[in-house]
Amino acid sequence: MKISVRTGLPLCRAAALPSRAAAVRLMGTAAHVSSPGPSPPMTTTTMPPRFNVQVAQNTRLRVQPPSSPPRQPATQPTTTKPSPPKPGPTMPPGFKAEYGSLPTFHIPPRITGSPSDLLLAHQIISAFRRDGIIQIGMTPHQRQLWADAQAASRRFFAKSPEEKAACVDSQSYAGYIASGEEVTDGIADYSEIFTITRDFDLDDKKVRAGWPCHGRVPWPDVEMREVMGRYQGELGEEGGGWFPPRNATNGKGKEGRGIGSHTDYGLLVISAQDDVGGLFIRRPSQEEKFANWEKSAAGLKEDEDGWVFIPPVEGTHTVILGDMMQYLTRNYLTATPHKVGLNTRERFAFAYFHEPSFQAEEDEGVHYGTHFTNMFIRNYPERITTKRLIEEGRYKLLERPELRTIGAVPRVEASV
Ligand SMILES: O=C(O)CCC(=O)C(=O)O
Ligand SMILES: [Fe+2]
Repeated sequence: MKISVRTGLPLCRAAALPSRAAAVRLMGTAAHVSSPGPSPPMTTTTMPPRFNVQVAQNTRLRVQPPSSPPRQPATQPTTTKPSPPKPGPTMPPGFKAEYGSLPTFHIPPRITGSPSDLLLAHQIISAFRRDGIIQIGMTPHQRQLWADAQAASRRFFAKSPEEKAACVDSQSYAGYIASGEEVTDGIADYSEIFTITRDFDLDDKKVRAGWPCHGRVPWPDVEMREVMGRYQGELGEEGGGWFPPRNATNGKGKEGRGIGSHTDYGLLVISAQDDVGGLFIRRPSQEEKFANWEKSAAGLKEDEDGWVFIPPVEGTHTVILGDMMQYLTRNYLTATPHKVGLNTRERFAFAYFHEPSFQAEEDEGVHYGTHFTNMFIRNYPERITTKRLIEEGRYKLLERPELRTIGAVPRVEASV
């Protein structure tokens, strides 16, 4: 199975680029995850505008630097023990949550469908059903990519407000999102974000036809484009974010809140965070039923009990599930509600979104481009992109057959 990737989050939805490699591996894993039962779906072909990486493209880029330690034998699916929970200081103040402790999975460099791969896939599926999140070890090369991306992200977020504000595009949702601009469940978030989506030329025919969410990436400078570009062959697109310390916000949002409770829209989200800490998730629960593509799950249980703090573990990515994974597996795997709290220090994080094609449509079901567009309109109601989309009547293009050309991905009755 192939999966299209979207890069969703802002390239700078924080500052860290997830390493592409991780995504690559993950894609392999994802493919597997589906294989144990009826095969899960996702055909890809054309990627959605903002997500556009295919497994094959990523695979070619796997290169281990000479300093790499020996690889894990592919025959041995491995997890390492839960990392010992660090003492509480990384949890933002003022939040009530359990302190999470996750095992770290090590994904083999090649996924071939061997018995050990299937075992690993089952272990990962079980972990998602139990915890709603998994942790995956980075390779040394991925650590380097992450360090480079972090550095680029810090440089970008240190620019003047004017310079950052210039990085917007009226046709894509790529670029800078100021603190207080993103809205979750009607309340402003304090995060600053840079989103990277697929970078379309203005003379691309989809852009000229006015397809929603299709446009340029408004790069701040050549250097940023170059650093992020190095990832593009490997990971796809992604986003990074910056979160101010809780005592240094601009007063536009809710105290201590970096991003309100929400689920992400696609299949998988691969994230990397620095050592500050801020991410909280909810485990899958029979009692908490939601379907974000039908009715907004934003704000879900934000102030209630039941949150798990995910402490940063150096050298790892975390992976959570998105709306379309829940939709396609008919709730066997559910989208992971999560939120970000502001800590006593500024925090940088990256998220990479692995998503269906913009043009993917389930028979009489969800059209991904429409879900995607709806989510951006909801989260960025005041952005120039939203205003232009509405004023120019672009939304109704989503109905057209040429925006729905990626065949139905059958939903899976899971039987793993
Ligand atoms: O900062 C994080 O760890 C997660 C960010 C997030 O949830 C998002 O960008 O959608
Ligand atoms: Fe998210």
